[in-house]
Amino acid sequence: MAAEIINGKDLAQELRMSLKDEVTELKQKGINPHLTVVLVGDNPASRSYVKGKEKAAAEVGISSSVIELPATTSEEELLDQIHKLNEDSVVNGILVQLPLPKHISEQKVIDTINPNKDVDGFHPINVGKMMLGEDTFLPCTPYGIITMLKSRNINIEGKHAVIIGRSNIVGKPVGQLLLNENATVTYCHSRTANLRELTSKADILIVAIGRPNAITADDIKEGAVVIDVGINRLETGKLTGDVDFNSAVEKASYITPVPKGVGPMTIAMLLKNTVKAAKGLENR
Ligand SMILES: NC(=O)C1=CN([C@@H]2O[C@H](COP(=O)(O)OP(=O)(O)OC[C@H]3O[C@@H](n4cnc5c(N)ncnc54)[C@H](OP(=O)(O)O)[C@@H]3O)[C@@H](O)[C@H]2O)C=CC1
Ligand SMILES: Nc1nc(=O)c2c([nH]1)NC[C@@H]1CN(c3ccc(C(=O)N[C@@H](CCC(=O)O)C(=O)O)cc3)C=[N+]21
Repeated sequence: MAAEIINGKDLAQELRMSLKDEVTELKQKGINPHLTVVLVGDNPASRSYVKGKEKAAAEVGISSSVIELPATTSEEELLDQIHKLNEDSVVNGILVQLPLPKHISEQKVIDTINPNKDVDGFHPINVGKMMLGEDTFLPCTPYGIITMLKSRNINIEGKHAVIIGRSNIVGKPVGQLLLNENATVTYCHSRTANLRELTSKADILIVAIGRPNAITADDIKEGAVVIDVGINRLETGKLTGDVDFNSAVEKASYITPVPKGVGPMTIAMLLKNTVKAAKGLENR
């Protein structure tokens, strides 16, 4: 039987509607959530994501601004800009769009963001808190994935989750969040021997590689839950994931499509984190 498709676009829309109500209430208390996105250079993909983020923020009543800096911006100039945003009381959330130009250290930039405004959840303090299971900003893509699983009441506890990819923004944190939910977690990457042997044991398979159709029905177990994080722009201009959807959909129990899967959920969770950041001020 074909898998149930988890539509991230629809789920993200529902989340935005409930966030909108929450933002309306906050505004009545004089709290106006604001997100600032910093974009360095003119990568067309980055520009398109940033547009998506602005549109989604506007829809829920979150004001946003985009600071566009030329590709030639020095690391020092970027760090100065971040210090300014850290001190600006209007700004609740700061997102520095990645990747950054090669001459800028991404880690140095992330380390400079005030952890209380780090709506990406990338700051070492927030990564540490996530690891300890403490309340913090969860990284948006992993948080979106967990939310998708929970939306279908998919049981995580005791399940074998296999993650392909070990980046700091997707692979590592999604494994940690699944571990926090009592899954048994296996991480795979480019040096993994016998990848198929591992993926075919997965109850929950998370694919975050960045290569179109890298995973097919032959790699997955009958009835597996398959989450496709990949975003690949083909020469035709079409977007596609890392999973061969047409074959995998016949074997999986649940599957996420690309587009309309994890991507829109990432943005919804960013908005959720921005509201959380704004609410934090209430308690000070
Ligand atoms: N939907 C969304 O919201 C988001 C989507 N993405 C997309 O997800 C994908 C992954 O992103 P990101 O984590 O940043 O990517 P990275 O390029 O940082 O990481 C890719 C990972 O895949 C591993 N890998 C590469 N080739 C293979 C292979 N043949 N077999 C097994 N593992 C392999 C790499 O291993 P190694 O570490 O050994 O090099 C690495 O760990 C991209 O398509 C990206 O566009 C990213 C962020 C958000
Ligand atoms: N600091 C930082 N934080 C990020 O969260 C971050 C980042 N940098 N750099 C790049 C990646 C990638 N990413 C996506 C977000 C939304 C979609 C998305 O909404 N995709 C739509 C399609 C949009 C389209 O058609 O172009 C979909 O999958 O349906 C995709 C990818 C966030 N990232």
